[in-house]
Formats: sequence, C-alpha cells, structure tokens
Amino acid sequence: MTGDSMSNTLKPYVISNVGMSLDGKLATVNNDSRISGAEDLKRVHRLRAMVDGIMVGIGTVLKDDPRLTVHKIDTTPRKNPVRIVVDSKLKIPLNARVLNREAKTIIATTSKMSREKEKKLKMLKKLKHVDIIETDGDRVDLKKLMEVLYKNGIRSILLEGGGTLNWSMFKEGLVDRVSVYIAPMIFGGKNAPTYVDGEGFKSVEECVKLKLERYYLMDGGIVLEFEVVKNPDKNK
Ligand SMILES: NC(=O)C1=CN([C@@H]2O[C@H](COP(=O)(O)OP(=O)(O)OC[C@H]3O[C@@H](n4cnc5c(N)ncnc54)[C@H](O)[C@@H]3O)[C@@H](O)[C@H]2O)C=CC1
Ligand SMILES: Nc1nc(O)c(N)c(N[C@@H]2O[C@H](COP(=O)(O)O)[C@@H](O)[C@H]2O)n1
Repeated sequence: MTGDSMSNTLKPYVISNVGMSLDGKLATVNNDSRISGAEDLKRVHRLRAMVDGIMVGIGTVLKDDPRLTVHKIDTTPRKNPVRIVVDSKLKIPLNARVLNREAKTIIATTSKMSREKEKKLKMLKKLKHVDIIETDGDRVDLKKLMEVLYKNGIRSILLEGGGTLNWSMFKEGLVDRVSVYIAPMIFGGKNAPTYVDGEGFKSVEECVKLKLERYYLMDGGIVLEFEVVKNPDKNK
C-alpha cells in the first residue's frame, strides 16, 4: 500500500473498516458494539498488521477503551502499528488503554489551548511512546493531519471509526478503500451510532461513490470490499 496524492500533497492510503448491523449501526443504543464474530476480528487484525497506523476518534476511545493493537492473530515479529487518536479537546483519559506501552500513539489535537488542556498536554508529552500533532482550528484539520502523518513515514492507515470521524474523513475525500462486515442483526434506534454520521451529504451528486470489488461470507454475515471512486464525474 502506497501513499495517495491529495491535490499535489501526498497522504497515506486510508482503508475504512467497521463491523455493522444490517441497518448500518456500529453499536446498539446502549453502546453494545459486539458485532463481529471471531473470524471477522481475525480479518480486522490481519488488516491492522498490514498498515502503518490505526486511527479512531476520541468518541470511540471514551466509549470502547480500545487497545488498537494486533492481538487476535500471531505475527512474528510482533507488529503493532502506530495508534492515532483524533482528539481536538484532549479528552483522552490518562489511563486509556490506547496509551499503554504496547505500541506508539499519536494524539492529533488542535493548537487551541485551555489551562486544563495545557496541563494534560504536559503530562502526555512526558510519555516517550506518545507523540502529539497539533493543527489549527476548532477541530482537528484532517487534511493537514494526513499530510503530517505522511511526512512522518505513515503510508497506510486503517480507519476504525466511529461514525463522526468516518463522516469527516469521507467528506474530506480522505478515504481510499472501504471494507465492512455486515452482521445478520438489526439494532434499530435513531440514536444508535451508524457507519457514517455527521451532517450527511445533501444530494446523491455530492455523495461518496464506491466500486464493489469483492464480497465473501464470514461469521454468518458478509464482508464487502469497495474502492472509493475518485472524481466520479470525470468520464461523464
Ligand atoms: N462496530 C464498529 O466497527 C465500531 C464501532 N464504534 C462505535 O462508534 C461509537 C463512537 O463513535 P462517535 O461517538 O461518532 O465517535 P468518533 O470515534 O467518531 O469520534 C468523534 C470525535 O472525534 C473528535 N474530532 C476531532 N476532530 C474531528 C474531525 N475533524 N472530525 C470528526 N471528529 C473529530 C470530536 O471530538 C468528535 O466528537 C461508539 O459507540 C463505538 O462503539 C467505533 C468504531 C468501530
Ligand atoms: N471490526 C469491528 N467489529 C466490531 O464488532 C467492533 N466492535 C469493532 N470495534 C473497533 O475495534 C476497537 C476495539 O479494538 P481492540 O480489540 O480493543 O484492540 C473498537 O474501539 C472499534 O474501533 N470493529
């Protein structure tokens, strides 16, 4: 997997992966996200082992407390990609599992400071395996982040949600590939998180277009793999 060009700026190749219910939910209204079965989790961990970075939003860290390491398959030598947490306000708890020493962690935040944020930043900067990337604005500037990550040698990223970050990444045109596991389950609930939340595209013309490349059965559900079609109107 190599970097992708972003109007003359190089960025990492980004694969979006989730496990979702047939109705597109990432978790139930009570935040139960046990969707993938054992085989699908192994597939996800094989993907993790292939990339340079695994990225989530702070919402996912606060709700799931994930490790974001390769721990469901054996790899020799043990390969843990860099974990990337998008966290504008630095809400990350210092005891979050994503800050353990099993892998390096990059926290992407904004340069906007409060006294509390500054205090936490100081503590985080003391951790040798943690790096901070700051961008300007109220929320993390994802295009800038991709540019900085690429310059730091990160050529491929597995984007593991949640729905808010997924929306921003799709909206900014930063996703190159999609692989989703659809479980034979229906969660319902208009407040349950979906694969892509955010404000949504206003028209079909604006939406992200995908090209189905592969599909196969797994854990009683189905895995679908798509390429994101860049410049879909080019040949019209
Ligand atoms: N089934 C699955 O495969 C997965 C399920 N989940 C579920 O998704 C839910 C968490 O999703 P969300 O609450 O949507 O949180 P999220 O993980 O998408 O994080 C969103 C947060 O990131 C921060 N952020 C900073 N800059 C941003 C930017 N430019 N764009 C977007 N966000 C930015 C904001 O604080 C924002 O609220 C949980 O219920 C979790 O269990 C999460 C990942 C995978
Ligand atoms: N692919 C997939 N299927 C599910 O059913 C899930 N719940 C998730 N969740 C993602 O994996 C993270 C947990 O990672 P660790 O096992 O703790 O390393 C979680 O935070 C979501 O990003 N993914």
